[in-house]
Amino acid sequence: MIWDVSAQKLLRHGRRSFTLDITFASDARRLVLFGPSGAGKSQTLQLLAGLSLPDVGHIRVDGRTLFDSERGIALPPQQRSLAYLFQDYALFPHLTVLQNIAFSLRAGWLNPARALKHEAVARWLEAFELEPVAHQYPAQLSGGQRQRVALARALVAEPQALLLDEPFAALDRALRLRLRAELLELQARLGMPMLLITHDEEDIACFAQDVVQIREGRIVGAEAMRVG
Ligand SMILES: Nc1ncnc2c1ncn2[C@@H]1O[C@H](COP(=O)(O)OP(=O)(O)OP(=O)(O)O)[C@@H](O)[C@H]1O
Repeated sequence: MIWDVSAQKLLRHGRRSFTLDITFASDARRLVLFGPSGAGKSQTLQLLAGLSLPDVGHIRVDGRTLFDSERGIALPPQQRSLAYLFQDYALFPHLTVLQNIAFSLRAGWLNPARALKHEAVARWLEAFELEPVAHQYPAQLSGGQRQRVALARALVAEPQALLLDEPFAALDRALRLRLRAELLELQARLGMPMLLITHDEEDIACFAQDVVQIREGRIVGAEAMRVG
């Protein structure tokens, strides 16, 4: 099973609370978690990424246990081998395109594998046609280029899977169509499992092999267990 998630978490903020209680399993390499605003999609992605931990449950991706409350396993984010593409891409404004992409590799920047890592950055610059803008800053890029930089930065560390938070929401329609097609092509090329969260039904039509629907912190509908 590629995605095997069963997790409960009580979120509290002052007097407000929100219960996340999600269980789904899917063998789809292109899985969409679909639901309205406030349903708990981002919170679910954060649990997968390890940015927050469930109270109880388990999270397995492609056979690897990332979290299991019964077995006392809770891998930190950097050991999960998952890349997280944030909705606003979260590029560093003071770093160039090249530096943004290389940032994921910074821990080993000065070690003997340096040449190899330069090679990986160069490969992704080329793959996403970013060489002409390698020395520009995010503010000087188009929306599509920004998304490609964010994808390159996510992929350069060779993650096991990619988590995408509403990657097309901020784009105009023409760009959205183009980047959806690019993402499909990328997924086909890499074969990497991808989980995309969205409230846009068009993302389902264009991208999903399988859909998990979420409402008010819970998974609804039989689709949750369908294998794509
Ligand atoms: N610390 C917290 N305490 C209480 N409630 C919280 C906390 N964090 C988030 N929530 C609530 O959890 C719910 C789910 O939030 P989440 O961001 O996951 O929704 P979403 O489906 O991603 O929505 P959107 O598409 O608008 O980003 C929201 O109602 C939010 O207010």
